[in-house]
Amino acid sequence: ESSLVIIIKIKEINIFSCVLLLGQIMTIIQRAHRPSAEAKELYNLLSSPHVQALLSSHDSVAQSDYLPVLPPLPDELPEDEEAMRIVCLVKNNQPLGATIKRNEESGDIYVARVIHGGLADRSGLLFPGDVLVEVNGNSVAGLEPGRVIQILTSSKGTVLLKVIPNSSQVNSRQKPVYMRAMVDYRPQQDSSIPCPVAGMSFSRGDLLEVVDQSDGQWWQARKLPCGATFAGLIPSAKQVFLHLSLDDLFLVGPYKQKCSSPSLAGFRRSFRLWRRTWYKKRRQSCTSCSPSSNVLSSPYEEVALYQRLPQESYRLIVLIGASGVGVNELRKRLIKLNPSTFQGPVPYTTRPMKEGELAGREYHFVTKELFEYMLCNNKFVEYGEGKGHMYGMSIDAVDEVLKKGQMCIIDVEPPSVHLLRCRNLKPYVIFIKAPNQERLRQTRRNARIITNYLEETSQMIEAKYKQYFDSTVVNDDLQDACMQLCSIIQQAQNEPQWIPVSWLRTDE
Ligand SMILES: Nc1ncnc2c1ncn2[C@@H]1O[C@H](COP(=O)(O)OP(=O)(O)OP(=O)(O)O)[C@@H](O)[C@H]1O
Repeated sequence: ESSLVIIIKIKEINIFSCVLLLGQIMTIIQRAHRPSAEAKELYNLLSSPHVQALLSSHDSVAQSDYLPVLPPLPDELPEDEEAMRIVCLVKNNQPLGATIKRNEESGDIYVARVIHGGLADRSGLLFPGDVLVEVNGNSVAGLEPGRVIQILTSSKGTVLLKVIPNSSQVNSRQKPVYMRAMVDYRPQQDSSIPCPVAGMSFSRGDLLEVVDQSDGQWWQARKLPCGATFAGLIPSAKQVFLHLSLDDLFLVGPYKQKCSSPSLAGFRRSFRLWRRTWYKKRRQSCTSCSPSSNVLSSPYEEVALYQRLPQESYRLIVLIGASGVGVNELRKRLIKLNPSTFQGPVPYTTRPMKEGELAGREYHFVTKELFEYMLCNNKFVEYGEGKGHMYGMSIDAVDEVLKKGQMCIIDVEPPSVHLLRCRNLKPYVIFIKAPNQERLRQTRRNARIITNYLEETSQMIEAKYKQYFDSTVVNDDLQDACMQLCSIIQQAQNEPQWIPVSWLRTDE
């Protein structure tokens, strides 16, 4: 309290240096014959480093001259000036942060949009719909919008605008909406964008904070984690669909599924790994088939932060990676590390039970008819055929693990991710990425795998599916990758994460 009083007094007398004054007060107290308890307390307060730092900051701010000095307002203001607003913006090499347009009927040039966090927005003086009358004292009547933009961009230092304020102007601050980009966007390649320099590029998987959706065609957004102070223009969902070709609508990427018919499927090596005896023979060309939806339903997916409640079941952990990168190895290691917490679902098979096996432990042994019935009812996330027998992983088996209060960890082919993305499972997808070729050669010496195409395939999968990845782990050193995975999984289950809002709704 005492220091507060002193600061107030200092402000009142407007002394040049607070630090000097402070020193003097402290000397007075020091020299006092018998300083009172209050004076001693004041001395302690004033000598604290925080108060000293505060006053020294005050001094350095107070003693500085700040630039630029705004020019005076024009002397001769017209009589109807109350209907006008004079806006003086100091550009300092920044863009103005507003776009203009011409009203085709009246010929007026008006502010079409003000970029969130940009110069015009921060001034609080320019609003969408304001009609531009003069720029730097020159009338814009009859000028082409392009010419006005030229004048505005070539103005250095300050820009003086005279505008007729938009009378119907409402405070258009909107609550931000968070979205995950499901497409890539490059404004430089988009001829439809009204102002390419105001455009913001983004890649699939990027998290966007959409701050303004008032324009049906062009939204304003920032990329998160937020680095930019001002927003950029991105196409609205409607605008993306207007300009996408049919090929773009289907996520046709470099990583293609190799099976032509879903009814005659191959299988993941992982299925064989569960039956270790088959492990020796590798079929690099075989992938599993699952009915997958590659159609782009929306270029953006609305997301929200989700924190799992202790009483809720764990999120499904999904590992994805190129065949041979070590997805199954990592999954097995996690389960071995802590089998009471981590578990995999028990797969289904039509093959007969072998000696030493237990129904429901190694496999759920079912008849061919039952397997086909389950297949027809979309019970399998993935299924495959090997040596005349069918193998499949069902959603029910995943659910079983989750209901037991354990963390279910599965590894699937990338296209199968679509089938798992639902409210009940809330999958957390971890991409297991291949290290570079050199490291692959060094680390996989004892692994019986061909590493030639692993890095390339890994990059292809990443390029096509990265919008679904919540995290990435590079499987370089196995031990390190395993530890990283453990800590990511802990975070996924216990810390807030962005998930599609549709997973939070209870009505679906
Ligand atoms: N970081 C690593 N260092 C050394 N060897 C590894 C590493 N990761 C995996 N391996 C080995 O590479 C081989 C292939 O791994 P794994 O079987 O897990 O592949 P995968 O990604 O599951 O492929 P698929 O899905 O086709 O089964 C195994 O022998 C495994 O022990």
